[in-house]
Amino acid sequence: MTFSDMIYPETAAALHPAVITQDFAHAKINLFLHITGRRPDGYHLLDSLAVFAGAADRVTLTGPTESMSLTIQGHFGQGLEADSQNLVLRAARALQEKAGTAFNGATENFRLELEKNLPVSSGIGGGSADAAATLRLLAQEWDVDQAELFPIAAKLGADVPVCIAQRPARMLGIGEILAPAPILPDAGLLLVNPGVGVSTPDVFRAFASGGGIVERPEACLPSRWDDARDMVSDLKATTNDLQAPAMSQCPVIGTVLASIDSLPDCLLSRMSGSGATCFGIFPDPESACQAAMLLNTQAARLGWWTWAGGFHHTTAS
Ligand SMILES: C[C@@](CO)(OP(=O)(O)O)[C@H](O)COP(=O)(O)OP(=O)(O)OC[C@H]1O[C@@H](n2ccc(N)nc2=O)[C@H](O)[C@@H]1O
Ligand SMILES: Nc1ncnc2c1ncn2[C@@H]1O[C@H](COP(=O)(O)OP(=O)(O)O)[C@@H](O)[C@H]1O
Repeated sequence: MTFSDMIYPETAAALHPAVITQDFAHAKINLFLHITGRRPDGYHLLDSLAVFAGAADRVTLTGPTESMSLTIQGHFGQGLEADSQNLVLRAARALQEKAGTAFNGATENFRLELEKNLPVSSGIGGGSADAAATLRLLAQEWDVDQAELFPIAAKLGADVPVCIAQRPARMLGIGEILAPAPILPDAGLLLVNPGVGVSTPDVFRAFASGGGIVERPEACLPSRWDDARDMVSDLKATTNDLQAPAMSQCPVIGTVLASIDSLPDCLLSRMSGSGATCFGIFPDPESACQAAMLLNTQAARLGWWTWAGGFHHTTAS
């Protein structure tokens, strides 16, 4: 605050309006993930059912300020640099560039704050969700249509487009093609991460060198599931093709899956994305929370992160 700001606080407020908006960046869960091909650039083609959990990071926007800046708080904030490579700042700069030239010319800077509650490099797309939340917040400030965000999102990472709407979607291509997903039941979800970061490129490499693509019929899904058991019965005909390669790099994933499986009422345990976070599906959010309480002593002893609850959204719109 300057000397004149202290004497004329109303003028200071008018000169430095403090916009405060925030948005949640929800964890993406791949209920199944089939690898169906490979592009000439080496990226793998996927068929995956992506859904979102209640667990989330939070992005807050304040400003306008003199320069674009980022601060990070939260349990998983340590070890994550608030530098120009952070996906929050990369998203802000990418949209600022586009807004400045193509949309309406608005290019103010903002102070961005990230509350990092989701484990990093863990198969639940936390960084992608943060980037998408930043794009949504800035699009609101700069009057950019949500539809304009998708090409910018796709350049930031394969998982960013699905994180824009944070709703259930079938991910095709490398994640840039989003197709309708079934309406989800009010199922329970338990997330468990063993505290070991897994590198996405390494897991894709391990997949490619360990046998590669399996020919199989395309997964056929209904338009809705009314009950968690119906959903699980269809999911059991699918798999996560990255689970075995990730386990070969990080064997504790097998221990996590066995622990989830042994909990009362667990209907399915599986790994999300390229790992190492695993999820359990339960009949409802209450049974997932009760299961988490049974696991929490062991989890705390081993340094595992857990979260229990339900889906963020159950419908595509
Ligand atoms: C596997 C998935 C499934 O949802 O999730 P996560 O495990 O990351 O959560 C995603 O496809 C990950 O998306 P994302 O984490 O954004 O990956 P990117 O940064 O775009 O890519 C990192 C690297 O992974 C490999 N990669 C990624 C996506 C893909 N379809 N094929 C690939 O081969 C490439 O080597 C690429 O350089
Ligand atoms: N805001 C962010 N949150 C998490 N990771 C980030 C962020 N910005 C950059 N990264 C980098 O992106 C990579 C993937 O992070 P993340 O999205 O957490 O992985 P995953 O999709 O496997 O859960 C990591 O190498 C991490 O260092």
